[in-house]
Amino acid sequence: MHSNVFVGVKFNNSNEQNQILENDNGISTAKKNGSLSSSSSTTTTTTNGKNRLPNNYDYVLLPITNSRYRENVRRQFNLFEKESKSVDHSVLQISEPQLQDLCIPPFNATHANNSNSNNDSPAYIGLLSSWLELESPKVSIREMAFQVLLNECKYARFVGINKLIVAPPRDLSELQRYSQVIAKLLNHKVVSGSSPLLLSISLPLYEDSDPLATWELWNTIRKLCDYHRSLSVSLAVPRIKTPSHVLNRWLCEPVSCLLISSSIFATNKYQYPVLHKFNQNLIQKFQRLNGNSHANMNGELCIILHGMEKYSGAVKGGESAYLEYINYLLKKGDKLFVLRNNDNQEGSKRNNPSIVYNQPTLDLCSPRLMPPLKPHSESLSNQVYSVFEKDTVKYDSYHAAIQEALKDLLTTHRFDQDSPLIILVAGAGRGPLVDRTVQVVKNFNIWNQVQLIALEKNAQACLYLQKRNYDFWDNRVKIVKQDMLHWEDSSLKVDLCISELLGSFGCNELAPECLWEIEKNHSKPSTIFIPQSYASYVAPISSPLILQNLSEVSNAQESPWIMHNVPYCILSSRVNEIWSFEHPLRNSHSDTDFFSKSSLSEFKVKHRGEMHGIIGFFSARLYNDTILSTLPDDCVLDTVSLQRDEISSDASFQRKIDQIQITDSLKGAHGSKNLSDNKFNKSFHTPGLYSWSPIVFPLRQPFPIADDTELSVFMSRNHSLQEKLIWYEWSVESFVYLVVSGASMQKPPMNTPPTSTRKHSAQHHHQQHRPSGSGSQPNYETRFSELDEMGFNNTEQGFLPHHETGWQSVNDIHGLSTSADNAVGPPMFNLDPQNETEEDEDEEVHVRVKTGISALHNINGKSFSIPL
Ligand SMILES: C[S@@+](CC[C@H](N)C(=O)[O-])C[C@H]1O[C@@H](n2cnc3c(N)ncnc32)[C@H](O)[C@@H]1O
Repeated sequence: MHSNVFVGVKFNNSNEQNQILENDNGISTAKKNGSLSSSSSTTTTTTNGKNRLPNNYDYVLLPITNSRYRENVRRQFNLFEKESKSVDHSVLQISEPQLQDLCIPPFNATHANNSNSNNDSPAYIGLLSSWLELESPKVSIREMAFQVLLNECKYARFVGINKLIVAPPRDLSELQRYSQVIAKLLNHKVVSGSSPLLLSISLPLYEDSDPLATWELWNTIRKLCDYHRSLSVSLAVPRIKTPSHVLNRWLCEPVSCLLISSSIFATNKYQYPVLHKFNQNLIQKFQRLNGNSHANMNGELCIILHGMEKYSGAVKGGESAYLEYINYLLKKGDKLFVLRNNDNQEGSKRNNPSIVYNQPTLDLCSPRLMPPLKPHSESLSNQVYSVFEKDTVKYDSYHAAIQEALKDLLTTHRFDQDSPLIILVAGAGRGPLVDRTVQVVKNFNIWNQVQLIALEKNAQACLYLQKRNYDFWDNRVKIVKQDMLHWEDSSLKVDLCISELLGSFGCNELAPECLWEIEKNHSKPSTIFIPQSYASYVAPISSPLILQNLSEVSNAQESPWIMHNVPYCILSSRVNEIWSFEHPLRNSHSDTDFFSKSSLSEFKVKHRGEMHGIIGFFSARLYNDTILSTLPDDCVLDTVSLQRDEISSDASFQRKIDQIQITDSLKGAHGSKNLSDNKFNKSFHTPGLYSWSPIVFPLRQPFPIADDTELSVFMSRNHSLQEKLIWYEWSVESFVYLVVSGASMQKPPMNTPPTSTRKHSAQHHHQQHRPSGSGSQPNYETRFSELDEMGFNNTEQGFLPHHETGWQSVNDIHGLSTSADNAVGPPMFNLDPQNETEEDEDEEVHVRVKTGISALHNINGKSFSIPL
């Protein structure tokens, strides 16, 4: 099995100027990654002196036009400049390249795209002219640049080349002009017509002077180009190690090529060229994603080698040793995927990472965004049941939990008096949990003393239950075809209630509401619920592909989505738990409104970026130590109990935590994890569990984040009894800390009322106010003119001698005055900055400045809600 990664070479033809290259179709060499031909030649020279293309690569990178075209264009432009001095409104018209102006021949168009071709000769990636000044302040120079690029794109389209590399901007202070030309090109029908071309801007992956500088450059350009689908990036892999936060950032961007110079290779003890371990890992990580290009681009990634001719004498094996080495790495990566995918029962890894909006299908491999399932109000299809039933990890965990719970129940249950033991599978689907329960019960040898009920509202799924009852369960399972919200038989009290009503966010398939009905009508104090509890977690993420895809569908950014295999990057240092539900609900919730929740969760973001949504995970404690978790491996967790501790001491993020106490909702371990002393500070994903992909709550607008930002993420779960609906709402705020002197705190920023948790200085004005003077009432005009003369903006003159701050004024408006004659009692909210500690004027203070706020999304559930 191969990943969708190809190997290319930048063809170095010193005589390119006036030559068209020959593509040698006669030499037949199998070559797609991992299968290098025995022929190691990269280029050959024919008897007539023309260079042939290297034939053991998948792609050859070649300029579309040569220096002859450049000279032609220069001549045409000079002529235009001369003419335009004498003729009004002369029009610049750059002619299309002639045969001698081209580096890529027009005669073998069918081989130009390799991804779908079985042809053995390499396909092309085009290099657009790099001598152009896209950012020139002169309109005519930019127009010339645009026309040259357009002509090259037209030619590329004609010969079937669909990937074109664009030179980066020369002047970083002129990104708007550069991006304007690129955007114009992207939106021209030559590029964006049917089967669009992919333009890929080449940039360094990382520079140690400012690790995220090139990402920021890319982010600016693609933002100016409005996240165009046909824009991607080609990254030059650095010689030095890339910090993980930089690599993670790029891994969720549309990277179409990795440019690997021979200069980043070292030689091993046999003198063969090899890459450092960190660059091997880097390639492997990109290989796992197969390139994050867009649906229409097949999502392939091309590794382009270049500059080998410079070192070929210094390494063993010459130029072809580089290719052999890359093929070896890719083969190794392919093997890893096969192992991992077999582990996950995913079959082949994605070959086509397109993002679509389908309901879940059998295809577990390709990346997609799907609306969350609503199994409570919509019937799941047979296909969906059959996909989920293959998740043996999930059912093994349930099996373990049922076994433990039954063991405990059997120590207290007396069959003679209390008999029989009543077990309910609530939401039984086609019966996999009933199967596991029957197995455990039989193992305990209590099959005859148990009453097993399978409750399911989906009539079609009930057909399966009936058949299985007959075939496997001795017709002993009572099948109840009913919605558990309206299950009438209230005389029946169950000992064990087993359910799997969990969504990707835990509570989003209405487990709390459904299980509450069982608890209310069919439970007793000793009833055990599996799962016992489940918690929801969130983190801010960057995922340009989500933004790009959802922005094309109206209102899509107001709804949560299930993101399957879509690359994303968590921007914060932690993942926060925001709420949890425990069953029975009555024991664990003091509130009578069990179901509505809201949370303001704070995150520290160290490195600048762009946020596109809030990712959601869940963990469920099935029974005691048996846990299911969809959290990613190795994230630092901030649990609700910790956040509570933090708020009671200091809400800032400066604290250091050596070890995080696991909360009740997560106590215990699963699988191979050994969590000694009930303490851990890292999240883990239940190995092999694949039924759930993360949920994302997208943001309508991309949310820029500066270095060292604090993010405040608001999430709420809303349960409306009147409308019988449940929905989520979410929003984000960002803050940075500025260090300012006490003196400059005299005028705190408008949007930043000082908060009691932050160190700040509240300075007050103690100026003498001048009395009005004459004593007689001036007319209105005079009054206004006097105010102007007094320099209203510069000094605080002309006011009455009573001093009042803005916050006091607000207090006054709302009757929140604290004075003795206040008839309404003490203020409910402390809006008075004077209560804050005063600081010396010159002392440096930290001011928390709000830098961004998003809209509140999905207000009143108008875009997405779950019917009860
Ligand atoms: C996620 S599926 C799990 C099914 C099965 N337990 C399994 O593991 O394959 C949830 C099941 O609960 C059922 N369900 C959801 N809400 C229900 C309700 N209020 N009453 C009865 N069944 C319900 C759905 O029809 C669906 O079959």
